[in-house]
Amino acid sequence: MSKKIAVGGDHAGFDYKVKLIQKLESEGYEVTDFGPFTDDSVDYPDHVHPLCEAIEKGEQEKGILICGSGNGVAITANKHQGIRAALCWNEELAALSRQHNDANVLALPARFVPYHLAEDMSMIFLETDFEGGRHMNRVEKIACK
Ligand SMILES: O=C(CO)[C@H](O)[C@H](O)[C@H](O)COP(=O)(O)O
Repeated sequence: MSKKIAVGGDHAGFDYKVKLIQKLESEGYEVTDFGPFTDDSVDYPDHVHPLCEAIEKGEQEKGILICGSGNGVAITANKHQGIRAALCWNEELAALSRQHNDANVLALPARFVPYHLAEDMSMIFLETDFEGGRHMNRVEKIACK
């Protein structure tokens, strides 16, 4: 499993992103930060689209996107055919997003979960495998023709 990970979001997720990058690098991950790089107000699509394009081009395998509610980054990411972005707010949802949905992007709501939970969800997301089987048939039908 790749130890590369893309991280991004907006100003509302900035503080969590800084802490999470430190955690991921301490765990041996090669992190690519798609910004923002300050907590000045930004428009999340400006950071979400490049991260998703990198995944679609095969430059990255998975991404973690952090904004205030998680909805903005998830809605934006899921506009990309090659992206399966899951908005998660507890550990079980983070695991299921990988096990059942083969999610390649985790969307985190920084204004609605404590940082330790965001970190725990991120590690679960990165360390949980897709179960395949019956789920593969469903995942293959997600992309609109
Ligand atoms: O997309 C969002 C709302 O669903 C994100 O939570 C943004 O972080 C949020 O909209 C930012 O709000 P702000 O008032 O501009 O800080």
